[in-house]
Amino acid sequence: MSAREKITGVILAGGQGRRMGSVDKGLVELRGRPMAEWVIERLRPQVDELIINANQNAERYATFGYPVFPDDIGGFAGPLAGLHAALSRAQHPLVATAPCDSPFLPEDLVERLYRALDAAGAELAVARTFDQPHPVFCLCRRDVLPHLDEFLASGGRKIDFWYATLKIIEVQFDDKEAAFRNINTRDELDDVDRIDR
Ligand SMILES: Nc1nc2c(ncn2[C@@H]2O[C@H](COP(=O)(O)OP(=O)(O)OP(=O)(O)O)[C@@H](O)[C@H]2O)c(=O)[nH]1
Repeated sequence: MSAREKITGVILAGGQGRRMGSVDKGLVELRGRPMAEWVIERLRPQVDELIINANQNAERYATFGYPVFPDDIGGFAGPLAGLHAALSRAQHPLVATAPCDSPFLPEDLVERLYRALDAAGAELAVARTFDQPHPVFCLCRRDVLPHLDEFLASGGRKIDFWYATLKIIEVQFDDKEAAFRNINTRDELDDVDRIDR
């Protein structure tokens, strides 16, 4: 069996959090700790390098102890802009993404995405539950960067449209632990607080 390739993990915290009242969602607290910290705790053991993509409050994010960088395409162009910046900065040949608002992401997320990507010879592996893909939970080859460059330069913004142009494999997870739940509103934050984790 060949050795696992090295993986850079990126926390995507570059959004505007409008549905929560235009807050920086990664810094919103769940049980007294910023959501980004929950995600860092889950993702860090799964990867070889961790970096944080944030467009605001860079100094605060830096206190978590990992490199912080903004989008390199302006105007809040969506998660693909964060992935673009991450692919440019990653030290390793593969990049795993997780949104800053998914505190209970699976502990075997990267391992399972990697196994599927490797077996299929794919460029990108995406998590899926039931019939729903979760495109911001993905593992991506760094060398798709020129392709993403072209897509963004032509005005493309929708993450699932870009994925459709790649050799992609979807990986089925069960969602018994609400692992892929992302938190968009205050009500959803209260709701997830009730989950016993
Ligand atoms: N880098 C980067 N990430 C983004 C951008 N927009 C959204 N994201 C990230 O993509 C993931 C899903 O974001 P959403 O919850 O859909 O968007 P949001 O901007 O955070 O929140 P809303 O304004 O309520 O839609 C989160 O991890 C966001 O941080 C962006 O313009 N740049």
